[in-house]
Amino acid sequence: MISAFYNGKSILITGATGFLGKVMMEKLLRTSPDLKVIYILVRPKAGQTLQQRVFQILNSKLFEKVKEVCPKVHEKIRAISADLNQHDLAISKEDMQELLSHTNIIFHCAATVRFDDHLRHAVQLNVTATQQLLSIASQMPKLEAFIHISTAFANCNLKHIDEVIYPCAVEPKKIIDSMEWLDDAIIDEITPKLIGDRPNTYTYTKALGEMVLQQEGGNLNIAIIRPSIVGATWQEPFPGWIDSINGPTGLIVAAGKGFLRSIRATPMAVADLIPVDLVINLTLAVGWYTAVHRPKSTLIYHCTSGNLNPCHWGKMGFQVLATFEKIPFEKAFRRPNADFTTNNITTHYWNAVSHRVPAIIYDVYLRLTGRKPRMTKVMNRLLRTLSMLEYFINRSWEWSTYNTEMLMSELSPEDQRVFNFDVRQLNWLEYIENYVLGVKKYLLKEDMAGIPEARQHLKRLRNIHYLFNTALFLIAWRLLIARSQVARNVWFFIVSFCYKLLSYFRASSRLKV
Ligand SMILES: CCCCCCCCCCCCCCCCCCCCCC(=O)SCCNC(=O)CCNC(=O)[C@H](O)C(C)(C)COP(=O)(O)OP(=O)(O)OC[C@H]1O[C@@H](n2cnc3c(N)ncnc32)[C@H](O)[C@@H]1OP(=O)(O)O
Ligand SMILES: NC(=O)C1=CN([C@@H]2O[C@H](COP(=O)(O)OP(=O)(O)OC[C@H]3O[C@@H](n4cnc5c(N)ncnc54)[C@H](OP(=O)(O)O)[C@@H]3O)[C@@H](O)[C@H]2O)C=CC1
Repeated sequence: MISAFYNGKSILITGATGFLGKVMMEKLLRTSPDLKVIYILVRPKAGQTLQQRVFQILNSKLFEKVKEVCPKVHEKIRAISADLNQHDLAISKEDMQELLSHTNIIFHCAATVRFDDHLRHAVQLNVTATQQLLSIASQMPKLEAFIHISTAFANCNLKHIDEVIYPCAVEPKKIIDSMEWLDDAIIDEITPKLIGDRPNTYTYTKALGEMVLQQEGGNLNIAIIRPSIVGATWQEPFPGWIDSINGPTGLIVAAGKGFLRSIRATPMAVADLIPVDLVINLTLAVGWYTAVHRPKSTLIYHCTSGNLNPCHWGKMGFQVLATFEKIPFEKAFRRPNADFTTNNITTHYWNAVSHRVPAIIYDVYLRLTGRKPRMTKVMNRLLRTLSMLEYFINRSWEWSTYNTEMLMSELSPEDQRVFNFDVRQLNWLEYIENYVLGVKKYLLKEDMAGIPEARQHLKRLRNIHYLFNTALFLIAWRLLIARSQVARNVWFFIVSFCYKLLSYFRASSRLKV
């Protein structure tokens, strides 16, 4: 039913070149190959034209299955040049006309997901662009539904979060206006006051974006999806696909490569991870439901795992490390051996001992061998990233999922199978193993044939580690003996004790003979 609904439709996706957007395009084309067209708003980037960007995406591994059911996949995608930072999204008049007269469904995924973005930029993308898209949508006579991707953390200042829009203290319109005339220095000064008890500009501006939808949605048929931490694919088009370094993925890479050795986290806090294919299945089901059933008010759908099938950071971390044993990453800096710390003192200690000192030693080695030092820079970046993610791994939230469960019960058995978003069926250990494998294959692009060499490399690192520790111990001990009478006495006591023990065993073995 859902697949049939999208056939013949013209669908507009923003953020189609992003992590969620690509999985959405893939699923739409695979399950509804007779859809009319997918318009995607794309900006030229990294020296590539729009066409080159789209070509690269459609020819990636993710789209291999699609081509079996929809060989003319290139013809189904119509890339439209746009920049969500610009007025009217910088869409040309002709393109705008085409969008206005044909679009049936909008999926608004584009956003800045950086936690450290300047408030002006985050407001522009996550609030003003949403406002502009709404205004464009309101001029589309054939529009059936406007689906907005928000985040479950938009209200992370609360502990229990319902499927409702929570107001922010300052109206989004006032924030948008003020960003136009305030200079950067003043914005920097007021940012902490505006974001209040939220941890960053991202969560704050996503909450403002929701308010804009509520206030300026007019008669549009709107729904909001709030996913939690989106991870690699669970099942479709194949397990473990990921190409984004955001969220836990960056830390999995850092741990697997041996950079990350300790992380401040609460092992019993809920790791509210959700596979990207499950998020997309829910989003497409919501698109269908919103267009066909036209609910009276804007429905919000939490796409989270914590209340139906919870997994904790401790369990997740353990399984990640266990997978590294089986499937090591190539060219690791140190053996993967990360651990959780739970308070400030131990965190500072392990950051110094396990992160900063090895980086300095390695940089000295690089200098001595005539190369450019770089490890301290890498470590500083990692520590900064950790400090930004820590907020999310030391707390648990409760999200109610009434609307999501209601929608599940509305689907036919066939739709429940094809657009499965029932997180209760997910086996975490299996999922995490596939996730780590996917990071190695699809993100790091490492060949599985390199695993024996990676194992050898880890063995060498272990031997270097033992050698280094023994040398360090002997040097420290030698220095201590030279300076302290007590240490000297202890040392002589141990040596004479060992000597006596040895003589005793020798004598008793001679007696037996
Ligand atoms: C027992 C112990 C076991 C241990 C095992 C360990 C695992 C188990 C524990 C796991 C705990 C997990 C906790 C997760 C909590 C997530 C909560 C999310 C909640 C909200 C979710 C949402 O609602 S929303 C989406 C989330 N939003 C983000 O999660 C953005 C965050 N992040 C940033 O805000 C910026 O990242 C930040 C940080 C400013 C740095 O910023 P930064 O500037 O220092 O670094 P960048 O990120 O820009 O990039 C750095 C370099 O990676 C390159 N790179 C980029 N993509 C690439 C690609 N695809 N392939 C190759 N390389 C790629 C890039 O090209 C750069 O390289 P280069 O410099 O050489 O060009
Ligand atoms: N990933 C996650 O863990 C979670 C994500 N979400 C939400 O899901 C949505 C998608 O996130 P995700 O796919 O991970 O993010 P990505 O960063 O992977 O993708 C962001 C997309 O937005 C586009 N974009 C950014 N700036 C502009 C611009 N100025 N003009 C045009 N397009 C632009 C990007 O285009 P380009 O390729 O040109 O940069 C890209 O296609 C977001 O709304 C996010 O808030 C919610 C919860 C968790």
